[in-house]
Amino acid sequence: MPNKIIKIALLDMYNGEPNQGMRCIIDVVNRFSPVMSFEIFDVRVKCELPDINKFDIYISTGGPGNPLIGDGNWDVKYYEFIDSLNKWNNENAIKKHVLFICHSFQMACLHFGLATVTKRNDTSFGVMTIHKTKEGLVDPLFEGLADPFYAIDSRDYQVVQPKLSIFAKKGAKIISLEKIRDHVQYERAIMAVRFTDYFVGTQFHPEADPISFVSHLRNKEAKEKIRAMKGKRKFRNMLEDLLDDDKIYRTNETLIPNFLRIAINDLMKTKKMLSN
Ligand SMILES: NC(=O)CC[C@H](N)C(=O)O
Repeated sequence: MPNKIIKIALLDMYNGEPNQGMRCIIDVVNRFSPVMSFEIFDVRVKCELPDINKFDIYISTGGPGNPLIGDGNWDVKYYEFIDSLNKWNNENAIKKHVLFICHSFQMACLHFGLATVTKRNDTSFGVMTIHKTKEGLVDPLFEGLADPFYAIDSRDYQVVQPKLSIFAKKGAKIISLEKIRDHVQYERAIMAVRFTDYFVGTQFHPEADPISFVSHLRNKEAKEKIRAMKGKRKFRNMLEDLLDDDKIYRTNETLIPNFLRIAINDLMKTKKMLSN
């Protein structure tokens, strides 16, 4: 691997299952390729995790299944790894920046004891509106995104019942929530959390782009399933949302790039300070 300045580890949580996430994440990361390089680690199939000394930035992906259940091997190592990154940040000037997506986000919320994860009544899949909280309005991760903004959601589980005293104790913040559904009594799930200045996570998929979403729908079964779930009109509206510049395209072009830019700026600053 050429010796680029900043190294990213992609923690692949897809358990070997076909997915659009990895390709989308690689696509976004490649936009920064003059200054960074990446390597992929297969966490769930091969129990692979990176050497913490070799990587500056970590993106932990979505994945299938119940986030409460691992195999007692990869999940234990994964949680130990998260702890070692957190410990590193408490002890070192040059920080490790982590973005947790979907399945990883749910696992991180559980691990830090911030909330409960439960199974939803139905699958959430498609273009969703995401609402910033007061803290979210000023979080740099969302800079350049409207309120509400739009994102692709794809999940059966939800992060709910935040333990606000633990949030306060850890200095963590809920930065976005699900939309209010007037006709149903459900609690609004947590859609993004700032765990620390360097760890942040989203329940939705900020890496998703319209092309990969549409290509997923080329699978007839997937298409029929979601059409049946939403009804014809909502399905068509969703296809229209996908073409709108201000919706999924905007989130794809904004959120992970914000995360990477914030991380790169911080790393450049601290690395330079230490070399002076
Ligand atoms: N796309 C995902 O990462 C899904 C996360 C989790 N497996 C769920 O169903 O809620």
